[in-house]
Amino acid sequence: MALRAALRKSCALTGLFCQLSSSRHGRVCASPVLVAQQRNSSTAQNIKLDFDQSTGVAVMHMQCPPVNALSLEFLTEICITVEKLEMDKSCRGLIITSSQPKVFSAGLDLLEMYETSTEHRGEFWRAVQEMWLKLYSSKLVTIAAINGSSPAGGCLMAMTCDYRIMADNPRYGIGLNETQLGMVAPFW
Ligand SMILES: CCCCC/C=C\CCCC/C=C/C(=O)SCCNC(=O)CCNC(=O)[C@H](O)C(C)(C)COP(=O)(O)OP(=O)(O)OC[C@H]1O[C@@H](n2cnc3c(N)ncnc32)[C@H](O)[C@@H]1OP(=O)(O)O
Repeated sequence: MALRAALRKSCALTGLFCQLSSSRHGRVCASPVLVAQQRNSSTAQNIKLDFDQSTGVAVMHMQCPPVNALSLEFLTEICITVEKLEMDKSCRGLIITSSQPKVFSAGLDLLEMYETSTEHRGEFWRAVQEMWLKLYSSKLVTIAAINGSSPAGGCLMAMTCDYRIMADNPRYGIGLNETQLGMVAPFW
């Protein structure tokens, strides 16, 4: 299968990332109302958000099993979370990391593009664009704490952050590999 033939990487979390997910931070739940209504999405459940008001730093843990594939629903949740943080004047910075073992994000959810309607794919690609534009243009200081493999759309997500820190493990891969799947990113 194409998925299995693509990148296969593995490794463990570093102390840094364990620190990032420390439970001492107060938890904030993102409300998915606005975009969810526009896109008919369900409630945010693939993101755990820790926001430490004393530092103004939020940590977004992606927990969309098994590999944080960026589906329409998950992209929507990410956008809503960033929007909500931007509206909070006490929030200055955002760290994005993964709760899934060995993988930061497997990139775009390939099932969103397989035997789906043209209309659905249009909505999906608009959500992709919205995600990276939102991160790239965010007024928050954004950091991708890359604690696992991060191919294609995962790499895109990391690239649109202001800073990237990647766990030092040779089994982790990152890069724009989507052309290996015969995929050319559309014009924005
Ligand atoms: C700032 C400038 C902007 C300019 C724009 C420039 C470029 C934009 C590029 C945007 C285009 C992006 C396209 C994509 O992202 S296409 C997706 C590409 N992704 C991949 O090729 C990754 C494929 N997956 C893997 O390599 C591996 O799964 C792994 C992530 C390394 C994890 O490996 P491992 O831990 O061994 O897990 P498995 O391979 O066993 O996978 C577990 C289950 O997850 C399913 N899976 C994996 N990846 C995806 C995916 N992308 N979408 C949907 N599902 C995925 C896999 O099938 C397994 O499912 P199963 O257990 O049911 O079999």
